[in-house]
Amino acid sequence: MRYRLGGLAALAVVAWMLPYQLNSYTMHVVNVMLLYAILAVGLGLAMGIAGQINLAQVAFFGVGAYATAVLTVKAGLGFWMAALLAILATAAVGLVVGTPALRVQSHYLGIVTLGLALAFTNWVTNSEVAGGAEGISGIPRPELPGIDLSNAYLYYYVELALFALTLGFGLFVVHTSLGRRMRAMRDDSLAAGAVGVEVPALRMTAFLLASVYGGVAGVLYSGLIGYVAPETFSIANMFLLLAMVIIGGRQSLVGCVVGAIALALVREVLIDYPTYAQVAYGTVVVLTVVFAPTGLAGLPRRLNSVARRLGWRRRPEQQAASLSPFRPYEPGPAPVDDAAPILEVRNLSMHFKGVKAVADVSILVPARQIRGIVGPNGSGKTTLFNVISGLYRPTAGRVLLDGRDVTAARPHALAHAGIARTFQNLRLFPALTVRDNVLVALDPSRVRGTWRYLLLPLGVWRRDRALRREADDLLDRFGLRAFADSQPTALPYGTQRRVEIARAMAARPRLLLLDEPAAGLNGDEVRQLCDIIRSIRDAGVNVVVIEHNMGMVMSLCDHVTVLAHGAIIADGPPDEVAVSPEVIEAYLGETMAMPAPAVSEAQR
Ligand SMILES: Nc1ncnc2c1ncn2[C@@H]1O[C@H](COP(=O)(O)OP(=O)(O)OP(=O)(O)O)[C@@H](O)[C@H]1O
Repeated sequence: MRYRLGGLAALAVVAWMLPYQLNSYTMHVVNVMLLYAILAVGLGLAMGIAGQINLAQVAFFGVGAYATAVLTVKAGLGFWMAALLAILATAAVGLVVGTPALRVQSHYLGIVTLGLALAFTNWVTNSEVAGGAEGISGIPRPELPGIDLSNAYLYYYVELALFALTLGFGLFVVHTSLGRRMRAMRDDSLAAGAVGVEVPALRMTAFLLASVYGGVAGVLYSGLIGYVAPETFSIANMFLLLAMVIIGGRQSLVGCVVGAIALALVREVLIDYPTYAQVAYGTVVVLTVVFAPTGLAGLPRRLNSVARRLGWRRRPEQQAASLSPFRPYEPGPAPVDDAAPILEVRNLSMHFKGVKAVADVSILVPARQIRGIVGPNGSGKTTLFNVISGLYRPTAGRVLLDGRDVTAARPHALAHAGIARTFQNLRLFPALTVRDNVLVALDPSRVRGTWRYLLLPLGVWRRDRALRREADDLLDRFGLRAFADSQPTALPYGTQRRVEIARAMAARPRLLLLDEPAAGLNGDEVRQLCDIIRSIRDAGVNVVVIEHNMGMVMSLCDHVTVLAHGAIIADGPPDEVAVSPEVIEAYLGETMAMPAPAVSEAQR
């Protein structure tokens, strides 16, 4: 931390002293470079952090620049008033561009945003109000009392201040709740939705943020150059911007800035060879994507790991972190009405074209119950979970939680209503640490509260620190504290399974759906898992568990529902179900048989 602050202070001094060393042409180049850096940070937020393909950044830039030009030159407004309106206009365009993000997936968004970028250049080239191919000249230089901003040296300081502000804000977003939710969405939007991240609205927010950065850069550009023309906002420049972000390292905002500065310099050197320049950018982008996907920002870490592999550097002394015992939850108060179902599934069917994955299934799960769902492969168990947790809209039937109809609600809405789940094939966020995985679920922030980032940043920061403490407490309970800063993919399989349950519990659910939680665990790990599930039930959370490990089902579950071909063939206490002729027949030919209960009723 101390080194970082020292480095930052040194950079600030260099940036402050820069004008003293440069001639006016070079100063102009630096000013343009800063504009690209602001644009790249905005693009990095949308693409690198939130994972949304955004080829409209150059159009946002253009809207900011043209709106300033039209409002000052044609409408006669003062520069700063025009600047404010221009940024608002760009934000409005950002919201419009982000609207498809409410419905379509990221790769289609690439096409939508590319269309917008092309449409923008087309429109300004042909529109009278935008000055056609000649553009608009005579944009007044902005004025500040006592400071002559027509001087490139002084303009630099205005740009530098805005660059520092926009980069600082971007870093603040990345390292707090909003950025964490965006990174989770980028890594696995389905799992993010299941822990309560409002994926569609968050996607839109990413576009809104990118557009505001584009607007700020556009305003500064028109103030700097005093003239706007369509070629500045061409698709070739969009690809240059994209190259900056990819080469610099799209998952790091500082990397985006480094990429912007590096490519702006290369662009200056190759200014007389535009064709070669395009080929060179393309080649370097391809090489970066293939050989250094984390870009220049990830280079030190890669070089370090290569040096370690070659034995040039010693590996840091690693403390062998180990899984600690789970600390049981305090038992919750007894349920008020034992008979009232927490979950009710009524005549539910889910068909995929000809396949009846779930056929007219009805289930009642009363309070304080561990319900087992078993059945041969392909009997519809996971599909049932996917419908309950909102991933699929059922063909027919209803799902009620605490008596409230929640059929086909969005996954994030169901997570907020109290349904949490784990996945058959672990879906942890791979690029987030274990602590951040838990934090995403623990965090009650909503997209509509994003205004706090502008008006109450200190409050956001404090709240984040409190959440971190809560996350560490939860990791402690699950015996995972030693892994808080590890990437989940680096952990043993059994530990990852436990992290996923901890993440689901972080969402404070009423109902926990566990999809094959014992898959891949050894005997000891299965026993620990059973203790964890019992403690969760005793704390007042209802658990529905899909499992193939019949020994575990028999000893753990209070009640078992057996599915075959999408329909219920048996339902009752484990020992009754185990001897049901329908169940024995359904399992004939399966590798597993239904063993007798391993523990007595008293142990449950
Ligand atoms: N998205 C989908 N599209 C088409 N068919 C699907 C889809 N999801 C599931 N199915 C089909 O629905 C049926 C039930 O699948 P499901 O995964 O729910 O079974 P399962 O009981 O969970 O199986 P397993 O124990 O192997 O996980 C299968 O025939 C499967 O091929």
